[in-house]
Amino acid sequence: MAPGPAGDVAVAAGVRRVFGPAVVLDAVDLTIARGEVVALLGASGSGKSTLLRVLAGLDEEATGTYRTEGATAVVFQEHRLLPWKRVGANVALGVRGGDLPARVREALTEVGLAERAGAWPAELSGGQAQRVAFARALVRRPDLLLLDEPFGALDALTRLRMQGLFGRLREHHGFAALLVTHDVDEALLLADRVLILDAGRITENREVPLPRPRAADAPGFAAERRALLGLLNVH
Ligand SMILES: Nc1ncnc2c1ncn2[C@@H]1O[C@H](COP(=O)(O)OP(=O)(O)OP(=O)(O)O)[C@@H](O)[C@H]1O
Repeated sequence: MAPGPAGDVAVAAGVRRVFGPAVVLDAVDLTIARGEVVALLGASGSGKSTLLRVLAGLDEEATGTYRTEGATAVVFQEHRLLPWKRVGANVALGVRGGDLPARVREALTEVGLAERAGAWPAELSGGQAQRVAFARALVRRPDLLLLDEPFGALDALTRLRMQGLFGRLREHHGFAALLVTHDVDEALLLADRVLILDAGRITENREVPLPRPRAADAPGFAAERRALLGLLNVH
């Protein structure tokens, strides 16, 4: 595919993915600009994870055109740490380059786990393990983070803390992100723009008009939540 306008870190056009007779992605078009956080909402089974996997290069059966620019990293709902490797080794996995130990330390420090590099994954809480998953993404210095419900398995308090951490990391690093989520509030707290996937297409593309820092009790938030729920047919 020809390079898109400078500044886009992901571009997809006419992406189609079928599983047997089921057309999960029909014709998906999207762009993500450098530094932009885009939330992807849609009913269960609408194909959000499928689209994320296509963009991550994990699905070779999709047709259409799509590309990402620069370094990408993926964080899933489950931490996917290797249980037989210590935390530091998990963060370093698959990464090469100068001064990797220092980069691993830095990434673990950024997620508040500098002291746990020598721990085993089984010794961590769910929230800590997910922080390590973010450190493993950060150490790649991503231009684009692909996030598939990364806070979905966490308890409500831990989820709020992790959303705050994500906001700070994003401010510091300026990465772009595609955030697959079920949670309308999460989309409104974190994203610059919200996409809705329905019947295999992006049916809504909506800027989030709320100033930062965002809070669920800020003026305008409730109205925006209602609007999004309406678009998702939740009344
Ligand atoms: N490997 C596969 N083989 C067959 N069908 C699949 C496969 N992967 C996904 N599907 C189907 O594609 C559809 C979309 O799945 P996907 O996981 O992308 O949806 P989703 O929007 O992420 O759902 P959820 O919000 O519940 O996680 C579903 O009907 C699912 O059964």
